[in-house]
Amino acid sequence: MQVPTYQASTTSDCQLLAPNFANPMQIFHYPSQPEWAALQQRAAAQQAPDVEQRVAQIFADVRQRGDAALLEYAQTFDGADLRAGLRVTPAELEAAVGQVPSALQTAIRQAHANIRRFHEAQRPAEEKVETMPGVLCWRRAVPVQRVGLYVPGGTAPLFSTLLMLGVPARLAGCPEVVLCTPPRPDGSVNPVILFTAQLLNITTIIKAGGAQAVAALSGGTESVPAVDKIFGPGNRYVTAAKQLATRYGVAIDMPAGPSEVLVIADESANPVFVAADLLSQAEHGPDSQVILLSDSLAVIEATQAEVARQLATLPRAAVATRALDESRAILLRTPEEMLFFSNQYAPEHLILAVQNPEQLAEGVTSAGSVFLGHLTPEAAGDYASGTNHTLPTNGYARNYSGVSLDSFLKKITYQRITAAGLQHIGAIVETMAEAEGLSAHARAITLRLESLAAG
Ligand SMILES: NC(=O)c1ccc[n+]([C@@H]2O[C@H](COP(=O)([O-])OP(=O)(O)OC[C@H]3O[C@@H](n4cnc5c(N)ncnc54)[C@H](O)[C@@H]3O)[C@@H](O)[C@H]2O)c1
Ligand SMILES: N[C@H](CO)Cc1c[nH]c[nH+]1
Ligand SMILES: [Zn+2]
Repeated sequence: MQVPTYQASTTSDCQLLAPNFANPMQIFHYPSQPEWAALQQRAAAQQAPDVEQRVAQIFADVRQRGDAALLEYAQTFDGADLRAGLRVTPAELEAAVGQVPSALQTAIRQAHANIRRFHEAQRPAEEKVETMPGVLCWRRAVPVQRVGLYVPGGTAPLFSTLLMLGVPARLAGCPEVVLCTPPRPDGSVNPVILFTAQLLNITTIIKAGGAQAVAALSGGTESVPAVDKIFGPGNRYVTAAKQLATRYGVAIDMPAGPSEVLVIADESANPVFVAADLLSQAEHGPDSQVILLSDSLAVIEATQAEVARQLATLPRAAVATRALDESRAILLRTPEEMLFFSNQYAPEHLILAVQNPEQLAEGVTSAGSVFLGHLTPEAAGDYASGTNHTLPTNGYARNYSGVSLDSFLKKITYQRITAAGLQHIGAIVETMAEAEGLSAHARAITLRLESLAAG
């Protein structure tokens, strides 16, 4: 399928039904294109201006006061007294294994194997290219030397995120890996995170979360080693802090903030599955965003009823309901129109719950990760299918990819030119350098050619 150049109608018969518990999502009927921009806005909380200000204060404080600031923020935000130490001790690490049920250990090991397999296949080939006779160019992939992995733990201990970051870091061969994750109120780190760290042979583990963890990784403190690149998702404080870190010469993977999913559902979709997929992202946090697009009002209404039904028994219903407040179900006219809307919105996850998902998938130009068909829930990619779940949010899928093996590698280019090669390429460089008015460049060639001529 060609990338659609669809133009939506500019006239509207858009209606908004007010949400209530029975109708947890707002439903919009055939919005006109001028109305789309408002429907494509992310949750208001994500744009809150005070977040950047607060994060800048925390950042400056940690960079100035180091560990002392980290201890205070752990007390304030996580309710943890870490005066005994910010680092996880070898004894804490060792004790963790015994606290993880064996069925969970087996599941994590299988997920680890799948993620490893998918990421191993991403290893770039090293190919030497002779661009002209005697002019040899090649690229070598070198691991980023010091990497910081952020594993969220504010409302859920995302040990799956550690797999998503640790596996490619290890495959890339990064020599120094530092893990930061928020402590629990008793000052410990969730044992499943520690078990997963052991599986990945990660031993530098810092009990720090939020913007303060990112600030510490960006410049180092007494207990936290500084790193070259910071990876990992997080809430809006973590995401804003990562963006701030780039001002201090530290690279980041991408802005990977509050989770999002957009589902395109046609009349073949199962509303029970669609509702479950929408709720699986809504339960991440109050500022998560879920969007349903359908060309079938019946599917939208049945999904709406299903969301309400499933919400009633969801342990994190309070969180999910807040996310649903800013979520939308939108009735559009055709598959092309839905795809066009989705490409503009650029969701972190895109589920194609349609009859012919392969065909629609070919037209996707902006999305972090795409899930095809009725039996491919996004939850599979979140945990275990093999793809990475650290993905761009907030529209950044327009210009960023998710985490991959590549994220942990730098490519250094090399070249070697023989005498014959210099004779082939010399005049070209001399001509171009003189035309740019850079005679020293030309001379670097000329002097060598003269030396070769003199034997
Ligand atoms: N995009 C992705 O790839 C992806 C993947 C997994 C998870 N996520 C998202 O990660 C997020 C995890 O969020 P979380 O909150 O559970 O954990 P988190 O670890 O990201 O954040 C917890 C920390 O936030 C800080 N914090 C909380 N309130 C604060 C405040 N008022 N001021 C300053 N700092 C504050 C605290 O330091 C706390 O330790 C969710 O939004 C989830 O959707 C995204
Ligand atoms: N859906 C999240 C990415 O937005 C990843 C995740 C971790 N655990 C469960 N889900
Ligand atoms: Zn998820």
